[in-house]
Amino acid sequence: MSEKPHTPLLDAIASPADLKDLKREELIALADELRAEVIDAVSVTGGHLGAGLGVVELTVALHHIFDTPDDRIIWDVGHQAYPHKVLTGRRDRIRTLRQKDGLSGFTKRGESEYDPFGAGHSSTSISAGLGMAVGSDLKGEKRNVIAVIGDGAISAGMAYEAMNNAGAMDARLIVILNDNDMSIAPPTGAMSAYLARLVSGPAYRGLRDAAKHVSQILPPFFKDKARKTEEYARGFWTGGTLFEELGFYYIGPIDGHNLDHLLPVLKNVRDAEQGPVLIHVVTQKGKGYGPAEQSADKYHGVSKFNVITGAQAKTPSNAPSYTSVFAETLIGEAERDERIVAITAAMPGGTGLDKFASQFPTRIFDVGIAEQHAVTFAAGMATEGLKPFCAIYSTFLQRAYDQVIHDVAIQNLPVRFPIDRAGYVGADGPTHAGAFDTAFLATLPNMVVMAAGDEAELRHMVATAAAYDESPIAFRYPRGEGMGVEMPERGTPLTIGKGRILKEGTTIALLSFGTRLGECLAAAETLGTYGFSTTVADARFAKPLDEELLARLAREHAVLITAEEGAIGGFGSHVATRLAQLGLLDNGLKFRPLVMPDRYIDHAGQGDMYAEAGLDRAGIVATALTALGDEINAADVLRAAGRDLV
Ligand SMILES: Cc1ncc(C[n+]2csc(CCOP(=O)(O)OP(=O)(O)O)c2C)c(N)n1
Ligand SMILES: CC(=O)[C@@H](O)[C@H](O)COP(=O)(O)O
Ligand SMILES: [Mg+2]
Repeated sequence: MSEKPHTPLLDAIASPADLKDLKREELIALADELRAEVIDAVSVTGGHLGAGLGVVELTVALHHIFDTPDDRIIWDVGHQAYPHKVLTGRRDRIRTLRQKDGLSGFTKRGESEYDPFGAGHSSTSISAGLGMAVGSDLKGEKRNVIAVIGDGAISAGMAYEAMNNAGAMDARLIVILNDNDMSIAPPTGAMSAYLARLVSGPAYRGLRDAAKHVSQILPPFFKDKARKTEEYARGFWTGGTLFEELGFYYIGPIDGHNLDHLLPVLKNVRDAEQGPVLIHVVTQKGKGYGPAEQSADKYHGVSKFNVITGAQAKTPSNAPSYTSVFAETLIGEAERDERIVAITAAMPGGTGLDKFASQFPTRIFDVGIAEQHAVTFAAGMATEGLKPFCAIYSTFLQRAYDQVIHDVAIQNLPVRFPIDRAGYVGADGPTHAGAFDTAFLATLPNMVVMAAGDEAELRHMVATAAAYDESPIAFRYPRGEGMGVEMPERGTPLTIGKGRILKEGTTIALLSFGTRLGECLAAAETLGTYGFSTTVADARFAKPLDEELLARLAREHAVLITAEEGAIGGFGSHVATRLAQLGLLDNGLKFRPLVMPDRYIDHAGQGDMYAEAGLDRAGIVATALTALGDEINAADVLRAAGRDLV
């Protein structure tokens, strides 16, 4: 354990108002203390480390110069907002970050008036900021709106849609482009290369040494359009042409760790009367903490760690992660089939495709944070006879729904969708929960939708997707490790639309879609102790449904319970509809679909979230007992799990 950092200045900050009168030297010292506090807090909680460390000085400068919460600061993604949380009255809870009932790991409106916009997904800040700026304007309220967006997040189309709009409206909006030359992994794309060119230009180096010059030059620079044009024509500001063409005043690049540079620029921008401004700030991800500086990708998101050594806590694992099973299996399939290619939207590590990239560097495509493009790009590849695996987390695939429908499904193109992080993900909370993909995919004609019951099943599903060329096909699997089942050497393609029975019984049928399978098996055991014989089946497919299996389960049992890691509208809803259509509900079957509840469950451990949703062993047992009229035992089961019967 490290010693708690010594933070006399920070101790005196209850809110940003307390920063206003601090002198330059004090602000510099405060930034050091703030950095130490963030490192210490994250070492205890785990979470996003590198991004926050990179914006410590920027955070201090923003809260010193601007009048928050009346002025609005919007942190894109929100994963870099821990220093902001410390300065905005949440320091006393900072060691609860991402823990059950603790602070969110992102900005969240309900948490603080200093969080004017919630986030978790990237590239929303400029749009939201523009909306706020226009809203304030219409109300006749004068305030500054500042959107802080990273070089990774600015690769997404949404950011350009917003700039395009803001530039044309000449809206009063300040965009701070926080350029640390990193996404989670190294950034890709022409925009990233453009930013690198701006940063490496000679004027950046000149500007670093001439902060005073900045403060002298800014007011006339803004007031005098003729001068602006002249400076621009001479390339005084090193370029930024792209942003200028979009209607922004471009300022920079400036050193985002140097308060002597940040403070005068921010002050001048605050005091100037002008349309949209983009301040290009250069920072280092992980700044001030050696291990994070050296390994920005590994310290983007961390588990608890030892501050002295940087060593991250590892939980002993009994089984491979679903992500690694997906990646290894895909590599095996790709060795045998050269038409297989893989696509990631800036998540090579998270999806496991970094391993695929090492093996097949010419067959992997990291398109940046651009899920919409990723899907249509994959569709284009499919038209050429390739077998694209477009691997996007469930939550981020939400961004690309029209592309899935319009570009893939309607044209019946065989794009493969490996969908990681299906179900609750734990500490990242509701913005990252994979709740809706089954519902939004299984409703689409042409789409095949599978969910892996365990890691061996995932292997078979990768093989199925590789072999299946008739239509788009998706397979979902959760965050975390598998169940420790025996793994087949290689996957065997499954029969499309066929489930399997794992345990035969007579009274209750549990039909699982996805990795609730383990809980169903455990629940069957408990139900046995109450004298109920239980069948456990793995549906494998939400679409097409295994109607034969459905009919059998419905006819031969008194109770049928479906369980899935998804919201209403998904597997259970399809089963209900089909049962009704086939008349299988007409003979007294007690059908109980277990789905995620109709609310967003706050961040907590994955297991806690499933328990809260009633999607665990106790929840399944209680549902079955209640259906059979045994509410007393149902209540007992839930009470033993610390919950009430609902
Ligand atoms: C729509 C969406 N896709 C992917 C992600 C996953 N993600 C979170 S942070 C991040 C990298 C962001 O890079 P950047 O904006 O440069 O911020 P930095 O972490 O470098 O400060 C990615 C890809 C996300 N949050 N939202
Ligand atoms: C902020 C963000 O969106 C990512 O960093 C995300 O937290 C990664 O999640 P995993 O850890 O599940 O890859
Ligand atoms: Mg970045």
